[in-house]
Amino acid sequence: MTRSDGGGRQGRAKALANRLDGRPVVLVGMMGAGKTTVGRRLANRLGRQFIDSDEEIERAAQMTIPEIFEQRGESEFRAGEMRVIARLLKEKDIVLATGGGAFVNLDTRALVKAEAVSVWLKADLDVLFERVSRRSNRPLLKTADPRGTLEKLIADRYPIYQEADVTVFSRDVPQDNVAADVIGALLDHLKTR
Ligand SMILES: Nc1ncnc2c1ncn2[C@@H]1O[C@H](COP(=O)(O)OP(=O)(O)OP(=O)(O)O)[C@@H](O)[C@H]1O
Ligand SMILES: O=C(O)C1=C[C@@H](O)[C@@H](O)[C@H](O)C1
Ligand SMILES: [Mg+2]
Repeated sequence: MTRSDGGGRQGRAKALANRLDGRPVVLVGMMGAGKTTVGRRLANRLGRQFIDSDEEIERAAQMTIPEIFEQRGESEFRAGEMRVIARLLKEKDIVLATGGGAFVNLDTRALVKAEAVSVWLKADLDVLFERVSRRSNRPLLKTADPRGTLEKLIADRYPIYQEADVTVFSRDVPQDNVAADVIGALLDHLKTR
């Protein structure tokens, strides 16, 4: 990276941090889209705290997400997820990565829209499937045909994720580049408001 690239990126991050004025940035999208990994880099650039709602839920429940699904069921998980996100959105200056289903829940979505600026990290089926196949910690994909299940979730959820304030493609390029794209998209969005 050249010196001027670095200066430009830093300048954009600073401009965005000012423009956001404390408002949380919330990343939404499918499992494997890169919300956690890109979110950490984004927070770093903006000088903000990074929080992952899945990790907060596990901490609050003292259980892993697969255990919560197994022992309490998905609807209880969703209710807990909304409570945790409502609590986290009271914080200023955060980047919050949400679980893949959080924004799909009507109440959680309304909360995010009211309190934060939202970013949909979008990726196609092949990219997502390759990424989620690296780990087996996604209870919703424990089916006979995980690829088919992912495809169905994409069909159901993409029209909803589209309601986020901005959409950024989470391609197989370095995660820092995706974070830079998020900064660019948010600056454009906030300029036109
Ligand atoms: N731009 C990228 N290029 C290559 N690999 C990536 C990229 N972004 C994310 N990944 C990889 O994809 C996997 C999933 O990423 P990550 O855990 O950030 O997704 P997530 O959206 O937080 O998923 P979940 O909703 O399940 O928490 C990780 O192994 C991560 O390193
Ligand atoms: O897409 C989903 O519904 C989920 C994604 C994960 O982040 C976890 O929140 C959980 O496994 C459910
Ligand atoms: Mg994650």
